[in-house]
Amino acid sequence: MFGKMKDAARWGALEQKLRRVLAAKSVHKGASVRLSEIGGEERISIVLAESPDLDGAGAKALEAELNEAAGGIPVTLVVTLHKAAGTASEAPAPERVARGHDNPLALPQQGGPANANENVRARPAKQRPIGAKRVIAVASGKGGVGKSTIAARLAIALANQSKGRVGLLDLDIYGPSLPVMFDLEGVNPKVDEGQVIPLEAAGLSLMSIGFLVSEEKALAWRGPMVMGASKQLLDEVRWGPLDWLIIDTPPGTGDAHLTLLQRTRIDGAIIVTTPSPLALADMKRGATLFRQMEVPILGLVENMACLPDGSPSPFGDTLSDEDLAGAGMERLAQIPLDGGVAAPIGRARPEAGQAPFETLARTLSELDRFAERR
Ligand SMILES: Nc1ncnc2c1ncn2[C@@H]1O[C@H](COP(=O)(O)OP(=O)(O)OP(=O)(O)O)[C@@H](O)[C@H]1O
Repeated sequence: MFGKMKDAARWGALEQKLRRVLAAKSVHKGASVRLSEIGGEERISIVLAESPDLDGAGAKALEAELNEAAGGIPVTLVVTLHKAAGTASEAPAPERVARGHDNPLALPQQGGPANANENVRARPAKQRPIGAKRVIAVASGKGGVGKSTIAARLAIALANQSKGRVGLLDLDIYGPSLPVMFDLEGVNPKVDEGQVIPLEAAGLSLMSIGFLVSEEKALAWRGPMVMGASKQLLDEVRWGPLDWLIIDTPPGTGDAHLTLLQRTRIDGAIIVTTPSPLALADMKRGATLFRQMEVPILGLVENMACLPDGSPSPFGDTLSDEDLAGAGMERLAQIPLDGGVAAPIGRARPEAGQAPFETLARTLSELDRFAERR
């Protein structure tokens, strides 16, 4: 709308309009109103200090009003317990989201609501989830390319190779896949003093929104709720010491991605594609947001890249070495289209289809940046 934020005058007018909406509710003091462009999409982030005039329902209504005023640019409202200071492009203050949105998973909080301030963990910006030594995000430019499968089987391969304790976090709020993949549907994790205890299966510690709320309930969530739930999954899971935390990111570049990238220190991202005429564009799209947020791209995994006997994939050609070099990307692995890979993992470690992931895990753990950290 503003043509890569060049039209300062028009943005200035819109910013004033949004500030007037805030002023009408007496919550404008110290508000940060920022326009950012992520993955080619403009969005507005408004950060407010907590105010007695704004409860959870009020914040939701205000966000709807701001969205209307913004004329098509999505607005996300975050209410902090501290003075408003965060912006969309900077790492946020150590806040929790709006009251009413700060605990969408309804975890019993230590000490109850009267002590809400005591629950705020003073987190400097961009930390790894507590206990995790290395954090790897698995991402793609489009959905359905096998991201969750690759994240899960890579995690299993790291555990198989005794590369230490491995956690797998499914951050797909709208379409969690871990419960089905690991045959854990309907199994609920324990909650202790406001922290969720991961489930254990296939030698991994597992956490997914799908273990905590029903899919229908999560589907009804809007921006602030998704951000609140993502924050809880990133901050309030008691992983214990982990050598590797593999994060399965949702498709697209939505609120869960923003939350992840703004507050989590990620050691590297693996981009997944499948052979297709658009694979190069997909790969670049997948990498853009991570690069913008200064997360190192570890490389590309081409899924369904060939048949199990090595013959060409029915989906098309894999990317050429020149394409990869042009995109400044390394190829980490090619995974065949294989019924063994598609088979459910269950609670035990699978053997069928697992071999290429063992190679991928070795490649990953031997990357200089990780080998150094033994
Ligand atoms: N190498 C493979 N060979 C055969 N089937 C595969 C392979 N990789 C993934 N699949 C199958 O493809 C489907 C999509 O995989 P998956 O759910 O992992 O994709 P995703 O990218 O995580 O999807 P979403 O975008 O919905 O999160 C699943 O049915 C999975 O079993």
